[in-house]
Amino acid sequence: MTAELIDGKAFAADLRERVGAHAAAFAEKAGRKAGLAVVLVGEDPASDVYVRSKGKATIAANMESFEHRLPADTSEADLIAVVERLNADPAVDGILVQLPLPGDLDEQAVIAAIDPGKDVDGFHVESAGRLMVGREGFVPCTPLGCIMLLKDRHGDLSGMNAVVIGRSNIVGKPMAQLLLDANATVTIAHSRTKDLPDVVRRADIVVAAVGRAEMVKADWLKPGATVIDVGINRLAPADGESKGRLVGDVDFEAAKDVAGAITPVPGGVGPMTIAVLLRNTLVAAYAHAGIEAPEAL
Ligand SMILES: Nc1nc(=O)c2c([nH]1)NC[C@@H]1CN(c3ccc(C(=O)N[C@@H](CCC(=O)O)C(=O)O)cc3)C=[N+]21
Repeated sequence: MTAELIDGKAFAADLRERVGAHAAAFAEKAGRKAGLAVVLVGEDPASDVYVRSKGKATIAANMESFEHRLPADTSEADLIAVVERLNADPAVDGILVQLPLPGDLDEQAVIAAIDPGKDVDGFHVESAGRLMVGREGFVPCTPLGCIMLLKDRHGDLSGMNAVVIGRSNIVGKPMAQLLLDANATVTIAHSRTKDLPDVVRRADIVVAAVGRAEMVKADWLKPGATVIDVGINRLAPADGESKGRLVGDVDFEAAKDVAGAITPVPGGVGPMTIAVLLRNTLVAAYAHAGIEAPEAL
């Protein structure tokens, strides 16, 4: 292994600690805790694990956690009614509707119902538009966590060649915008990109967010590149395993001998997502209370 490991788990623990201290100060000043509401529709086991760990992290960071579990056959109107109640609830600063939604619930319609001032996921079109035009607003947690890791490692990203693989609204597109805002030269690659290995080979920074296990190979990487692996893929169980291993979108075992720095899976980007969610929630709380948020947030 020649690459430095980017310890997202440790960085996230640090961020949660800082947010927790500021959240305690917020509660003192505002006379109430910051609150995050999570809405989970249906009973996907992976979503359940995620929602639970987020609830624990919220409480550990001195904030209030509200969980709303709704049956898988909830109608769009009923789900939107829940969101509207949360919009009107002064104890709730942030609202997260866990995606994907089951059945044929229209995700965009549900997200559109969230008050943009409580859109701590940054998924509302208002938040996306603000990011695009450089106005203050909520930035999706995963790409914001990634840019924090990159700035921590490199300081200035000016002029670096960044390749984002994947063009989702949740990761790829906002990631590219954040890299552009940091003055990187940005390429967005995707399933129709020609000669993807050659495109990736030019990158000083590679962000892999395609959702395909170990797709990015070591010989695609420029030696010394910084690799941010957003993928969380569960492999089929090998012999003797009850659960398959979690792997990223990058072939980590081989890539670690070529990259200059790389995030592991697990323990890389995933924990950053939750830490940034708490950070966004506290920023929302300060805004709702009309108190200026500390610079360090
Ligand atoms: N509205 C909405 N917002 C989300 O942010 C959102 C969502 N829906 N739906 C599901 C995905 C997934 N997600 C993860 C966050 C943290 C880890 C995480 O911390 N993973 C750990 C360990 C995972 C494990 O061991 O199973 C790691 O990568 O080290 C994983 C996944 C947020 N999501």
